[in-house]
Amino acid sequence: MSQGDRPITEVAAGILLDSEGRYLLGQRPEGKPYAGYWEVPGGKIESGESVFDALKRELQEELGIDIDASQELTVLEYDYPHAYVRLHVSVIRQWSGTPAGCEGQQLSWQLLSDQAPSVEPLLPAAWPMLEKLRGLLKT
Ligand SMILES: Nc1nc2c([nH]c(=O)n2[C@@H]2O[C@H](COP(=O)(O)OP(=O)(O)OP(=O)(O)O)[C@@H](O)[C@H]2O)c(=O)[nH]1
Repeated sequence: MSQGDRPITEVAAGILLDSEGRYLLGQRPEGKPYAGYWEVPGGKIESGESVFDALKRELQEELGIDIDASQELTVLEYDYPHAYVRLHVSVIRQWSGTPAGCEGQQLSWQLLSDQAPSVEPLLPAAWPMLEKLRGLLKT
């Protein structure tokens, strides 16, 4: 699929949310676009994968955890210089294992009640995901 003449990169992102209202951010490793920026864990959906399949695989690869279920939160599109991305964002409240930076990335738990994360910079498309999540939890 394409947006004008730009191909669309389909991405699955998963917000891990714990019972104390904290969510997890990871720092993009060297060698990727926006290295050093903080993001919600996830990655590109491969051909033939569902959003959930991709999320499960990415969270295993990046964090070493296993998920059995997720809740769809929103779909966002963002036009970066390096790619036009469509982000399928889900919330995960239960997982097995303890999240670790399996690709050498730093991790940081953040309080959703804080207006802004204590780490920066954040990938531009991560902000609207957090706003959506705050909206969902208010209702
Ligand atoms: N995982 C993740 N990706 C995001 C977020 N926000 C956002 O714009 N993106 C964009 O979505 C795309 C995800 O690609 P990625 O580089 O993380 O995917 P990947 O791990 O499969 O990458 P690779 O195939 O280069 O190893 C990037 O273009 C990234 O800039 C976010 O919060 N989390």
